[in-house]
Amino acid sequence: MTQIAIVLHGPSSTGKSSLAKALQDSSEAPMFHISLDAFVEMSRRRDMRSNEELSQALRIHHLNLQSTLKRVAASHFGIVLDLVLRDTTAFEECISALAPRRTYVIGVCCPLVVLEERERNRPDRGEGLARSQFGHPAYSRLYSMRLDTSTCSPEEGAQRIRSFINAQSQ
Ligand SMILES: Nc1ncnc2c1ncn2[C@@H]1O[C@H](COP(=O)(O)OP(=O)(O)OP(=O)(O)O)[C@@H](O)[C@H]1O
Repeated sequence: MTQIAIVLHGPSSTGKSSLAKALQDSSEAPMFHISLDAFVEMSRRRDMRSNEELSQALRIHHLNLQSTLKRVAASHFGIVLDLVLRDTTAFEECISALAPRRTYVIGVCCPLVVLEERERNRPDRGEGLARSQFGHPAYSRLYSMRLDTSTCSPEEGAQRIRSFINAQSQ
């Protein structure tokens, strides 16, 4: 799958990373899985000495993400972008960085009770994160497609996304 970009958008623990890996596994051509998390991990929130310093670090992470998106978008590699972002401006900046690719934005969702169960089983996420993000207006945007991951495995979800994209491109 080349010259398109798939954006997975939704709250924590909805299964975006799992879907991204399943999309990579089932792709004929190599795909880059790009996530803001990979950039955010370059600095540590607890080291920041003021809100201003924290904002500055976050801005650097966003700019790094955008330049990476532009670089990969200019290549022949497939792209699956995994985003929790609730800030509309930052979200739109990411979509713009993917131009001129045809971009499919998939709303990844799940009932809160399932999210909280998944969160409890994760060592890498603090309890309450999914609840704090769940129902945010940013996740009510108009999507190319919505996927409820409580209804499918990551592999089935990846297959549904592929079928949707194939149907759109015919
Ligand atoms: N379709 C699914 N069915 C059952 N469990 C799932 C499914 N998708 C993901 N999970 C489980 O839910 C947890 C969170 O999944 P994942 O890391 O993919 O979510 P995420 O949306 O990328 O989270 P975050 O935004 O916090 O990085 C993992 O333990 C994963 O195994």
